[in-house]
Amino acid sequence: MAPRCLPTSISRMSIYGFPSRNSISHMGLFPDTLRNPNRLPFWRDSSRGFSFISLPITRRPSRHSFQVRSIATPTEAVAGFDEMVAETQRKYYMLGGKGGVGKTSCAASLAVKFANSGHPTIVVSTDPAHSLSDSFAQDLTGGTLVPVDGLDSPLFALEINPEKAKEEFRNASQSNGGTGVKDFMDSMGLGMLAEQLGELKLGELLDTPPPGLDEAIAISKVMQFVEAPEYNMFSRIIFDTAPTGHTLRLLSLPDFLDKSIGKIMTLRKKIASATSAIKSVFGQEEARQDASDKLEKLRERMIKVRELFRNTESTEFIIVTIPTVMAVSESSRLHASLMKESVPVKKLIINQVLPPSASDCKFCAVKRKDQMRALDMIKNDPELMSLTLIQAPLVDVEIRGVPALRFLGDIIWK
Ligand SMILES: Nc1ncnc2c1ncn2[C@@H]1O[C@H](COP(=O)(O)OP(=O)(O)OP(=O)(O)O)[C@@H](O)[C@H]1O
Repeated sequence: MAPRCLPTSISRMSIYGFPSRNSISHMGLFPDTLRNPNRLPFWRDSSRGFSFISLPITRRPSRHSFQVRSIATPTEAVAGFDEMVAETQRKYYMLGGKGGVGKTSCAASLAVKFANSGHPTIVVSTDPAHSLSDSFAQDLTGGTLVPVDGLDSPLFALEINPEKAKEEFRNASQSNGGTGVKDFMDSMGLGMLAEQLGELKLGELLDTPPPGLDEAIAISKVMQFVEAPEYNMFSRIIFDTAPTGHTLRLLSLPDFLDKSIGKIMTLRKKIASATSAIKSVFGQEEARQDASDKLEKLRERMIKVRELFRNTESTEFIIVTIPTVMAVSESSRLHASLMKESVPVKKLIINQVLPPSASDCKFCAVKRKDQMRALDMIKNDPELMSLTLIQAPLVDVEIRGVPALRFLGDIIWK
């Protein structure tokens, strides 16, 4: 039923992958007759589930070649991939947007495309609900860099656990077995000032870290290790970020932390000299100094994250959306917030666009009309109209595995 209902142009689209040299051993050829007997066989990676797939084609291909009859991509503007690839300096790309619009698929497809174009690349997920493993059809959990199979050029992926990062922060705030900021303030001889500083909400900040902090810490951790000499070779770092709300909080966080921790540090420095003699008598000074050093470090790391986001030379934030009123409205708000934070944004990917239907499917026609209205909305939205609008079609199979990501990448990143 499903294929008949889909627009012709989509059902003629081909996604066909061939296994790379190093993964061929466990590949097999399976007929795709379960879904549509007219379709071509697809590769299946028996160790990891489906790897990828094809839709109808004009002639039956040989095992190592195929011909696509038509790929109807409603792309209106091109991403300028040649420019993206030409830059030899290291570049960071952040992909963000509303939940479920295709951020991971777009980030992973960009990573594959960069790697295939000769850029050793790292793709990182800082979204607490990771889906990079699902997208690559490969287990990438474990918090370390994992080489992505099925590519000839180096592509590494990392799902960083923001919960762990948050734990680290909690430990920093509660070192010396204290109960967070209260002890910390007391230890600094600032107990009497704690109330006056109430408006800074430091207790909440340290004992219940604000949303976005986990992701900010995760990003700063990635920055730390990619700056190490052994990672110099990676010229493209792609972040698959958490949905909009998190990103916005993350962006306002460095300022907030900077202000809050900065004030504490200034006060601490003023009073530390007066209290240190007394504290050292009780043997507490060293541990508390350690706690304050950690906070100072955290503050520095947050400032680095903010700088990375705002660096027009090295960074680009790409918004991903789908053509629905809700997603477009959210993208518009996201863009406004990014502008306010001076984050460079040039491109908007409009994902899952239905091409015109050649069938008489009413559902498809109504859905497409709806999408066209949302596209109009984008073109008239003062926040979004100036961006390069890149359309990507809705395909009738899940974007999963390197060949599928390569296929999607070739559509989006031109
Ligand atoms: N152009 C497309 N055509 C068909 N399916 C797509 C397309 N883009 C993404 N998908 C599918 O939509 C689902 C969600 O995509 P993805 O995980 O990339 O979104 P996300 O924005 O990262 O989600 P989350 O916010 O939950 O992390 C996946 O099943 C993916 O395969």
